[in-house]
Amino acid sequence: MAQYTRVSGSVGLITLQNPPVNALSAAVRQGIVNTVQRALSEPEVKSVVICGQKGAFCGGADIKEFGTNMSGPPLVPMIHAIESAVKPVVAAIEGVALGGGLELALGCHYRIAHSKARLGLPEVTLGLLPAAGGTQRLPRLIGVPAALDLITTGRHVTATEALQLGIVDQITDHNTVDVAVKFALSVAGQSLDSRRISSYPCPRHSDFDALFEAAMQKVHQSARGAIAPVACVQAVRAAATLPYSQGMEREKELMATLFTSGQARALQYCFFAQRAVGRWSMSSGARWDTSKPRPVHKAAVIGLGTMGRGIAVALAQAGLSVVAVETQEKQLIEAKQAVTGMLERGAKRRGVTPALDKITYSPNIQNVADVDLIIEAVFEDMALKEKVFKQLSAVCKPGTFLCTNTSGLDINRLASQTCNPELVVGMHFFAPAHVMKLLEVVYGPRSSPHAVATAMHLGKKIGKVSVAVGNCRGFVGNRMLKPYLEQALFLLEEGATPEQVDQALEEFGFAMGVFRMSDLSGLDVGWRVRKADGLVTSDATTGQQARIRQGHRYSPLGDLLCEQGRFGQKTGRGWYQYDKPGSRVAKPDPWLQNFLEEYRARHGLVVRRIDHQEVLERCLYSLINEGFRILEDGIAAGPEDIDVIYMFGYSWPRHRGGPMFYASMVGLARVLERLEYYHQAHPDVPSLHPSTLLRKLVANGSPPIHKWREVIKKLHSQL
Ligand SMILES: CCCCCCCC/C=C\C/C=C/C(=O)SCCNC(=O)CCNC(=O)[C@H](O)C(C)(C)COP(=O)(O)OP(=O)(O)OC[C@H]1O[C@@H](n2cnc3c(N)ncnc32)[C@H](O)[C@@H]1OP(=O)(O)O
Repeated sequence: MAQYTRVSGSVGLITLQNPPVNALSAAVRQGIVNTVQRALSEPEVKSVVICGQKGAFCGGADIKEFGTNMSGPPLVPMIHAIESAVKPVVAAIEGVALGGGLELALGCHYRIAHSKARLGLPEVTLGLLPAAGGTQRLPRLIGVPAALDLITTGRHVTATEALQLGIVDQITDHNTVDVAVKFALSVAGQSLDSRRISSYPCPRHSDFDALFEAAMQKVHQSARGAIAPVACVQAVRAAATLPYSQGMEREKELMATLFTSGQARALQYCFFAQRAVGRWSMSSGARWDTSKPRPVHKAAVIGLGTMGRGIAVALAQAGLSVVAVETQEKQLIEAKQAVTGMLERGAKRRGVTPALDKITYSPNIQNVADVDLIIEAVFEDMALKEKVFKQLSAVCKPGTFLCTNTSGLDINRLASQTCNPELVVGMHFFAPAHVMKLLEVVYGPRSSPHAVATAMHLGKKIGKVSVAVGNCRGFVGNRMLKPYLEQALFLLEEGATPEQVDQALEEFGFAMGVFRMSDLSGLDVGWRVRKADGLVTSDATTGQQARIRQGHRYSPLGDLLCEQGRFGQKTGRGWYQYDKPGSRVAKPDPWLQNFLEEYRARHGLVVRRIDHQEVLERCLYSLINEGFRILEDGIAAGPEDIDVIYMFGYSWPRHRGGPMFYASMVGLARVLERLEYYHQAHPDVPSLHPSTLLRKLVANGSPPIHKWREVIKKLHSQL
């Protein structure tokens, strides 16, 4: 809806009304059309101001309407009518002007923004382009290079940057609508010939060909197969090379291909999934809306290795007081230096003062007695963590939440070391902890809803996308990673090379294939875990037995590399070779080729040709299959939780929508059929055995992903 009022005698004030962000739903568009017509037809009205209700100008087209039969007036003619108006129209921008919201503002003759407003054309992040004239007006207004940057990245700019770029005419710290009304009065009756952006020529550039070629190269490099950024460049090129009306035709054409694409569906699913994970629930039924977080003003971090340092930085940057504890004096000094540097660099990037005074450093665990929440981040070793938890439980004040940063250890076992197991949760940060957006908040059987609510709230405060998950080996992310890694190794045994497997995964859209990623994170990490699990044997047996553990197929390839001291990038050798330890450029290693050949010969393995389809299906479907098991076990409440974890923590390509969404796009019946096929070929690999939930969903006609929870609920009630 849009409300119409007359203010200051001669200004027609149009207020968009669609909380919380005044998205341009059919009703809002109809409201704008009606009220603009009214303002233009009333002789007393000399100028018009458009604003949004409750401090938000407009968050753009209503994303919920996409994929429905969109009724109501279309945006392009609506904005055209505003631009063609003979009375000046001023956009009063508070809060946000994003996507269609900014396009609406670009159709106005003047734009006045509050100093705290944010503006942008983020359609590309939804798999679309700004198809309400944004790709044609913005380059005409601010020039091609700046428009390309905003449109292809979707980044939001501050009001100050918008003023510098020339997107807005004025910024104010006062009431934006009052300022805009006053301004509208001052320009009433003036010629609008120079204010219609569509009539501007696109600013020339010395070499458009080179400029667009470079832009195209850049998006191809960073898009990892996403098509929208490419279409954005093509649309801006049309603005630079064609008359406005033809450019608009091109914009429409390009939008038509994007609008119905699977990528757009995936990215829009991501948008809502990211928000849905905030409405968490526990398997006990406790929920986000009935569980209150407790305030956390002061926190402590125990252990200042790589993870602890990152966590301390994240907390301090969010304004919390932090006690950083490291019992080894030398490490404490080193950590203080490192944390100071991280805070200083972060502050410089963000143009703020470094929060150095937020952290106090201590070698003494007793100094955490007055904090509200503690994050233990010592070495990933259960016995050590148990000892620390026992100590913490004795030291901290009543009601202090005890969190452990672990990538997979049993939360319940740690909780049992404390007097108040209900206050214990896991907080699985991803390295580097002050940069990576994902946080898995892990609840054990005894964790209270308040503890989960507090950790989730803290996660949000420090800028993380937090997902609440249940307690199991590896939680969600690492549990699903296990079959994925396992399949990659089996593929090597059967004849593939690390380069071939990585290429297939990188073409799919992963930032790094599985082997390059393992080299980066260090092969010794998994080796230690496998040793602790008794999987690494030292006897040099050959044949089948050497590749069987606990009755299932096992590949010792990773263990054998570690025995050679090949831990990945840090040692300069792993699945690839590197120029020197720490170097990042992975090169195929002839040594590894020979090693694989000898290994296969020793174990009587017959090499066969493996194509990209098999690589993808075996790696991804086994991971997805584990995702279904996780849903079945109630470890994740819904597919969105899994998808968000994979997109934010494991570089799953967003335009594929996360593993569970991807499965729904491939078709569950197809995933099931392929898993059955591979399981028949590899009966000793349990991760290829299709899960009950997958079978159930297929038996239920493969419902759309938003209906899976109903099937899961039914499954749980039958157990
Ligand atoms: C064949 C061709 C057919 C052509 C058809 C053409 C139609 C399109 C024509 C032109 C192109 C224009 C496209 C667009 O405008 S796409 C939308 C672009 N806008 C955005 O991407 C902004 C998205 N929103 C945000 O980034 C943020 O929400 C925010 C910065 C505005 C506010 O952030 P925050 O305060 O953190 O709040 P939340 O993110 O939690 O959001 C609150 C609530 O609002 C919902 N919401 C937000 N934006 C929209 C929107 N644009 N449409 C619908 N709903 C929106 C959000 O989902 C939250 O609700 P919840 O999910 O229920 O929690």
